[in-house]
Amino acid sequence: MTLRTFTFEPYRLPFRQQWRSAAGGLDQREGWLVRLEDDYGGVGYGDCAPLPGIGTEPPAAAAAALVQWQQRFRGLEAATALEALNDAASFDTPAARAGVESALLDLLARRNGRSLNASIRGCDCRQRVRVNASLGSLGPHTADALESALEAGFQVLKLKIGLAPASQEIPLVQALCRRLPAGSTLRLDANQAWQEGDARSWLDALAGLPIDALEEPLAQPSAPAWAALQARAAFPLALDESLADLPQAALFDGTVRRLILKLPRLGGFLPAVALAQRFAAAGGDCIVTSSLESACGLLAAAHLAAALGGDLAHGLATAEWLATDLGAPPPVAAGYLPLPAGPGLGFQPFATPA
Ligand SMILES: O=C(O)CCC(=O)C1=CC=C[C@@H](O)[C@@H]1C(=O)O
Ligand SMILES: [Mg+2]
Repeated sequence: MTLRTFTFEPYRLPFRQQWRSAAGGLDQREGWLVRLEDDYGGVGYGDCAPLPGIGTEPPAAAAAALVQWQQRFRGLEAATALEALNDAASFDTPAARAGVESALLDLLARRNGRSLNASIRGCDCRQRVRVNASLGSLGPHTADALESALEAGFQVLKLKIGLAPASQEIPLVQALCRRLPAGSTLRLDANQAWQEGDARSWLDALAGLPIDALEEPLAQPSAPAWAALQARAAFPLALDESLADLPQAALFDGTVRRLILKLPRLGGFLPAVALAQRFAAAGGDCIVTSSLESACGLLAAAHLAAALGGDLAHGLATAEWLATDLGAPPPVAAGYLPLPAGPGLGFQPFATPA
């Protein structure tokens, strides 16, 4: 069974409202829907969703890589094509690699009648994964959004901070913490907003509060600065977009306690699983988050979270932010995202984008 067609359709999905973080604002998400078909009519889908701000290649480089894979895969068996992705150069364009790998894994898993995560060796294969609410950036409406998320059953609520001076934001965060019922926590993401002194002040102000974790506190992270900050906090500091800025050793010597996994940055499902297993063996924990991409990419991220097992909340409740989508996103209920029951990724494109 060889690959017969390889297409990639550009998409542009506007957000319902601007996605704001200390790294800037996003009004829409763009990428390509990769579709593979073999000569027996088997299909597979993947989302190529570059976003340089999260550590991927620029869109033009992703598009060029897709053209290359398209030529290279013609007439290849899917399993052989998957092996070709082991080429080190494929990681120069990780978002393209992630989209193509997803389409191949989807096609192969569907062929075997197995769910994508279940086709991974050593997988814990959860039927559902716990997710955090993505409340967006801290502002005057956050208290209402927090109440709605709690009513909907979320226990971990993620907020973007670092968009305004600490003197404004810290009292707001402290007030939100006072509204949280027992067992609920805030997950904060500063997206590299701070110098070391600002980060220290924040951690001191957060001491004793129900904080799940803090992502990306430092504008210029280094291993010693990260270790010193972590020593100040009872909760984990999480490494996300600055993954490439810290030496690899810091990942495996206990300096970093939590790692955020985003498929377009890591090059796809298989490299993400390998990294997560190594990181977990070194005592750290991993959270999978969406990259605010289409339902196709979100499903791939959900399968990754399911494959990792555990009961931490993952950042996958982002479909609501998009005004339109390429297919039905996985539903979220009572703070959980159930994995699609059928084989493969479980993605079915709408005939025309909704
Ligand atoms: O983790 C979540 O709940 C949602 C995903 C999310 O927060 C992000 C996705 C993409 C870009 C970023 O602004 C942001 C992040 O930094 O984690
Ligand atoms: Mg983050």
